[in-house]
Amino acid sequence: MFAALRQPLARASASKPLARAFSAYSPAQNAVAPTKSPKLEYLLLETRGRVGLVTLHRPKALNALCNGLFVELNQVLKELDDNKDIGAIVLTGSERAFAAGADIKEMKDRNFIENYLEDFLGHWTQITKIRKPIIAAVNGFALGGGCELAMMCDIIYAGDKALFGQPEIKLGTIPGAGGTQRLIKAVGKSKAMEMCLTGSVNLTAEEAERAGLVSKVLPADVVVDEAVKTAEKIANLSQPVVQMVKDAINQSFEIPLSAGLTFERRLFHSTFATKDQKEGMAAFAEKRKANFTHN
Ligand SMILES: CCCCCCC/C=C/C(=O)SCCNC(=O)CCNC(=O)[C@H](O)C(C)(C)COP(=O)(O)OP(=O)(O)OC[C@H]1O[C@@H](n2cnc3c(N)ncnc32)[C@H](O)[C@@H]1OP(=O)(O)O
Repeated sequence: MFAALRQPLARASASKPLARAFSAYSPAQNAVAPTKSPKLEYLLLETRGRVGLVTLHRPKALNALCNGLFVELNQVLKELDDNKDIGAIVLTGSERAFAAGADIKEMKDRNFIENYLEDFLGHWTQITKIRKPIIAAVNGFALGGGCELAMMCDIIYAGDKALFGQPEIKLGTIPGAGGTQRLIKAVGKSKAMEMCLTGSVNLTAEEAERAGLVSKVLPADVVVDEAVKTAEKIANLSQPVVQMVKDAINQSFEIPLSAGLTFERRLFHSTFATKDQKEGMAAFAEKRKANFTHN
């Protein structure tokens, strides 16, 4: 049982071929159709201009986040993050489910010692180390780890039928990937407590938008395209400056205000060392569109 759980991790981490397979769908190519790589079991990978579009694809299990899926996700996101032709990423699921949570069947027989010694699901946090902006385009269920995965992204767009919830308590466990930490920052203490303590209070897309968890609600069939449009806009701004913004905003969750303001000011100063700042401000003065070169 546990050998089976560990197997996909061992396969992927030992496998350079997996990385090479992703390169076959090089984001350098424009508008590559959604592709199921023979090496990708749980994801579809597509590029649109400077945007990498990653689709969770485990339809029979409502994109339940099994170990193999997360290993692939980490690998693909790292490849996109390292690719100079990509400036932003969109992560989505299916119309029925962004993700229905961690894979309950896979984890149900695990024990504490194994979890602790192996740092079970510790690799889920790697997505928070991706430097490029990630937009989650959420349709359908975003439950448990699915809601937490969306919250690890930088922006969330929701389809009008999306549903956000943290039902872990009904399984006899607690949210373990940010549900008790990130959710409260997005929706406040009372709503976060209600969601996590009952496990059955879910937020509709509109409620999530009102609460601040989601930045935009859109018809389900356009949410991915709209997320890609926003991602493309971001991807064509100055890459180093975009990453500084992401870095500065994320620091606000980690450090006191005074330190955050100093960090922000230093980054602001440093933008003046970039060609893109010169170009951006010159373009404004000359009443023309800026042409950023990511330098
Ligand atoms: C540092 C990192 C730490 C990480 C810690 C992470 C902690 C996270 C924990 C969790 O996420 S626990 C899981 C939380 N999610 C749930 O409890 C939701 C479970 N699913 C459901 O309640 C329902 O499936 C649904 C979403 C309400 C949909 O119901 P519906 O009746 O429409 O479909 P089903 O027939 O139930 O599902 C279809 C198919 O999908 C399988 N499935 C659904 N969710 C999961 C899941 N989370 N894990 C595994 N499998 C799932 C379901 O079993 C069905 O499959 P079959 O039985 O037909 O083969």
